[in-house]
Amino acid sequence: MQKILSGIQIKELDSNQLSRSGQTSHELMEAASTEFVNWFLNQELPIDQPIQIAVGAGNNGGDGFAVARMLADQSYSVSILNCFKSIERLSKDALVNFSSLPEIIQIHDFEDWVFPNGGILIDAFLGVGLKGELRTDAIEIIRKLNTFKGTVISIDVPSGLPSDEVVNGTAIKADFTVSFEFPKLSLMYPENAEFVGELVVLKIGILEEAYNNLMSTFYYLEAVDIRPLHKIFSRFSYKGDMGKVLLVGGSPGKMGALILCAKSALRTGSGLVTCHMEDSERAIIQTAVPEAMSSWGLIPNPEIYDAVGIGPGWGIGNRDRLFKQFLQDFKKPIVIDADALNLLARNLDLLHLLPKNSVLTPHIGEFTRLLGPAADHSKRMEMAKKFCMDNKLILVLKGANTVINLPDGRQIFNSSGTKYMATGGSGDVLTGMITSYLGMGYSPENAVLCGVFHHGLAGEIASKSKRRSLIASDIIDAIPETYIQLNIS
Ligand SMILES: NC(=O)C1=CN([C@@H]2O[C@H](COP(=O)(O)OP(=O)(O)OC[C@H]3O[C@@H](n4cnc5c(N)ncnc54)[C@H](O)[C@@H]3O)[C@@H](O)[C@H]2O)[C@@H](O)CC1
Ligand SMILES: Nc1ncnc2c1ncn2[C@@H]1O[C@H](COP(=O)(O)OP(=O)(O)O)[C@@H](O)[C@H]1O
Ligand SMILES: [K+]
Repeated sequence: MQKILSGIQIKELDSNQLSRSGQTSHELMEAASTEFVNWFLNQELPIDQPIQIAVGAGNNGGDGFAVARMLADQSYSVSILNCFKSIERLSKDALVNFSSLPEIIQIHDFEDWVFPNGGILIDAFLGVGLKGELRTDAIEIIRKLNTFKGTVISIDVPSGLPSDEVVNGTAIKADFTVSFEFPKLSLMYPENAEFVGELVVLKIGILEEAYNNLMSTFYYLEAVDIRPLHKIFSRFSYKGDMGKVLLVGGSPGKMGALILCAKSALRTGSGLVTCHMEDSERAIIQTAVPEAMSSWGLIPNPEIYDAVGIGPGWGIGNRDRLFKQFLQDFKKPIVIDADALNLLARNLDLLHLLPKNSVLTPHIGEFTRLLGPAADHSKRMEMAKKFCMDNKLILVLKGANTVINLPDGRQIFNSSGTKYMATGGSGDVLTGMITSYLGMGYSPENAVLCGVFHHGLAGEIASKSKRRSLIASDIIDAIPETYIQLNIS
């Protein structure tokens, strides 16, 4: 899985890469700029759009000069906005690329900047080399760049945004951030969303060995990581091999949550799904999900199930006793969502009853109820890490780039998903998927990694035709396509 390194570690990564690959630093910069330009050309933007490239003195600026040359070679109309004051300040490789600029590219000094009404601004002012608080001259430059009215594309990070922290002061407000090799930590924080815009991550050929001695507890989950985690079932597979799962939830007025959860578990691959709900509601499940079985009253023998998901639409009135009884009787890892999280939040003594490696799936509101408020997302992640390590649990902190917190302290950001999944019921679909993988005998860690990734991918697939019309059922309908795209039988 791709490690996410800090800004400081990136210097070391670069030098490891150069010593192991035999590349020069200029060749590495050329590789990054080429990947950026290939991505840019794939956007098929009209060739007559003016492109302005704001360029700083460091290697981020060096990328900007190289991109300017490459785009001019493709007949784009490119000009440079000088944010670097004097040529003496340019880094070694920035100077090489500055010297290779074709004459056709004009360079404008700060005082002469006049933005066209539209077009494209490529932001290559400051990258991961930013240190400490922004200097006042840099703040002035960023403020002026932020008055640009067209499309803004930041190289590596929006200038002014520290690589590993929540924004401090100001930064470029990008429409797209195209980051190299892995998303910098700051690009993952919701507080920074208005600066980052759409996130694109491009590989620039860093060797795996270059990461070897660089420690990090942060990772980025991508499609390539998923296939090896899946179990392969044989042609003799029986429905029992595909897992018997129990889903506990639903209440009058909230049966939809349980229906979505059950359909999602079935589509993910579960062999047998049983829904447990109040007696009065059972006809609803049997009509809406004929493939599922129903159970009501006490849960007589939970141990017959391979996995259990509990909470979607359950309500919290009169549930404490059943919940406690259930936690005492069921010894395998459980998926705890929605109202089961709320029950846990109001009685933290129940935590010690949770089987090791159980999975909690809170959104930020549920997280706050459970563990208290946090000053920002980075602090929230510290709380999540400690909670999982202390209690030997897995916590899936949902949102854009959902964070999977593991009991060993690793924190894994998901790369799949789309803003269009911010719609009622998408979380219930996720609970069904994770429970389904647990039921198929996946380890809790693999069940969560597969559940979270496939859920996001299904959302992306559904959003292609649905955009803001996407509803949770569309995510379920797209689950089969995720198996086709990832070539999983
Ligand atoms: N492995 C990678 O990911 C690669 C990264 N490259 C690029 O190199 C960049 C990093 O380059 P550098 O380390 O030279 O650093 P940057 O170019 O990101 O930053 C250095 C510049 O920032 C200015 N600066 C620093 N702190 C400041 C502050 N508080 N206020 C105002 N200005 C400040 C410095 O004066 C200097 O001009 C990456 O972001 C990326 O764009 C590529 O060129 C090559 C490969
Ligand atoms: N902006 C977003 N980008 C990516 N995924 C998102 C976004 N907003 C929500 N999601 C995903 O949708 C799901 C929403 O879950 P939740 O908040 O529990 O919704 P509900 O309670 O309505 O089911 C989570 O898996 C979350 O990661
Ligand atoms: K930048």
